[in-house]
Amino acid sequence: MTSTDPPTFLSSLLGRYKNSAEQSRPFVTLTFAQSLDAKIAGRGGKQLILSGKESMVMTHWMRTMHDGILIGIGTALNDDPQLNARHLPANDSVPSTDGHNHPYSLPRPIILDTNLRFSSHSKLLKNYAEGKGRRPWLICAEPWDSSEKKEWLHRRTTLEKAGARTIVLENDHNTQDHLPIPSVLQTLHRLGILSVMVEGGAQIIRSFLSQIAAESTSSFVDTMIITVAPVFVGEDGISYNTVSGSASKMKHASTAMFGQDTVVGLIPTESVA
Ligand SMILES: NC(=O)C1=CN([C@@H]2O[C@H](COP(=O)(O)OP(=O)(O)OC[C@H]3O[C@@H](n4cnc5c(N)ncnc54)[C@H](O)[C@@H]3O)[C@@H](O)[C@H]2O)C=CC1
Ligand SMILES: Nc1nc(O)c(N)c(N[C@@H]2O[C@H](COP(=O)(O)O)[C@@H](O)[C@H]2O)n1
Repeated sequence: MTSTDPPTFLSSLLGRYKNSAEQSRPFVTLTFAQSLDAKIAGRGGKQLILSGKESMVMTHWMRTMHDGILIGIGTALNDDPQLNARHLPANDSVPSTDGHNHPYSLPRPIILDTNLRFSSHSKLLKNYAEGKGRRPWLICAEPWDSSEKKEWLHRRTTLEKAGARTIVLENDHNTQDHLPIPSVLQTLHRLGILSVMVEGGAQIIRSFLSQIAAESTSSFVDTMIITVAPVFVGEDGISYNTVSGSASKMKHASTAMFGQDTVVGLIPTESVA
């Protein structure tokens, strides 16, 4: 193995992703970094860099191994992320595989943004405009209250002019502003996303854990990859909170150390290890 290959830890776990064209949803990897006390952010949602250098590089490899990378609008507004692979080693000998000016295959940024709150000044849109990243997709739903429609349409036009693609889903208004995960995944699959890395934040992680808990088997998450950094954040930090019923649906597959971080891989309980 050379430094221009993904870590074996990832290729062993994600090498199972084949033939998603034969199913109705993409392969799903749920992944995030947490502290020893299970926090993913600091007080008031302050972004924390929990991953050390080595595990951050691992995460960037993981990004190149998926068609899409999905986050919630809370993370998009709070962190203004780039969701690219800039921590990977420069490798001029590897040509770009997707027509952009970089040597690695970048995932499509996908934001669950029910009410179209995304910023037209985001780094994701700037990178896209400069040919340094893929066009971000915003998954949204029309407002239930017709008095909000005009303003929503205005935001939609502004974001599309800034370069975003908006994808409108039917909304289930009993679940506040949460888009239904099964139809999000079906829609992505129909649009050619055959594998998706779900990176957070707290509400998104919880929605996927709830989805796991609701099914008789884990039919919505194929792999969980959790980076555990050896630090305590304290009780002010933000947690995703575990969802009862989800734990028994996933089992340990492998663990690896990246620098000082422990990275744990889980697969559905019914999978063959
Ligand atoms: N340590 C880590 O690996 C990561 C940490 N974070 C942290 O997480 C925090 C952001 O988390 P949150 O505020 O919870 O925002 P979030 O990123 O989970 O987004 C939640 C929003 O997404 C929208 N949404 C649409 N459909 C949804 C669904 N089915 N389920 C849940 N949300 C849905 C809703 O508008 C909701 O308010 C930030 O502090 C960020 O730094 C975020 C990603 C990774
Ligand atoms: N792997 C990982 N480790 C951490 O310590 C983190 N805080 C995160 N956060 C996620 O990465 C996004 C930032 O991405 P860019 O550096 O801008 O590419 C952030 O929004 C979270 O999704 N991840």
